[in-house]
Amino acid sequence: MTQERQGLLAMVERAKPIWQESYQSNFIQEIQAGSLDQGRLVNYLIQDQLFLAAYARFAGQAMALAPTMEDLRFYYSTLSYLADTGNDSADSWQQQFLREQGVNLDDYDQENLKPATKELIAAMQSIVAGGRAEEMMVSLFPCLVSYSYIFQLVADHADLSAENIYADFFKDYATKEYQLACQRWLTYGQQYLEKRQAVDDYKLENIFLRVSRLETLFWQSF
Ligand SMILES: Cc1ncc(C[n+]2csc(CCO)c2C)c(N)n1
Repeated sequence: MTQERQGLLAMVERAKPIWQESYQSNFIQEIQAGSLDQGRLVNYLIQDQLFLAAYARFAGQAMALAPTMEDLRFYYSTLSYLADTGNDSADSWQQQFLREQGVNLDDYDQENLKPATKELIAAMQSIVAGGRAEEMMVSLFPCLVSYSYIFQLVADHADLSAENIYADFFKDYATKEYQLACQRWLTYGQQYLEKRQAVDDYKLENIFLRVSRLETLFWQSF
């Protein structure tokens, strides 16, 4: 008899149709085709950087409340994609590109959030503010893993030989390395929930799916 998946991995399976919708958004499809207007990329990148700043604060709050060293290490490891340590300025390609476009991220704050970004951040804020360790943990996963799922699909479909500048930009999220990081995070999260016997918690799955839907609305807003 095949055993049905449980816990975090089951949540991933149930969220895939939602992530698929993100992949089908005009914005992602235009990245894939290489036809995206640069102005829209700039708008997206500004919102994404504001989101990532919020993500860093969520992870920071989760770390402040983390019961074990291992949990601390987990949250810390999810932050490594905020900056690109592979280049001298330690800026990610996103920050570098924005600077080249004359955008100074210091000029932007919460007031510049678009409604979809605001809702996504607000939902995560309220989960983190609830202070329940499992809920915090689960709420971060759709952000981390959906990017791998979506950009893997983009990489599978994009014509890389045609010098697609966007495919080149986003390839970070389609690397084997990022895929493996996601797998490690998922294994950790899966065991984390099992230890707390929270595997069948309906509430956790609802959080996972809600954040996934808000991410889809985020993609659809560009
Ligand atoms: C709206 C939005 N959702 C998800 C991600 C992906 N993501 C969120 S946190 C993180 C790791 C940071 O080290 C990554 C890759 C994003 N960039 N923007």
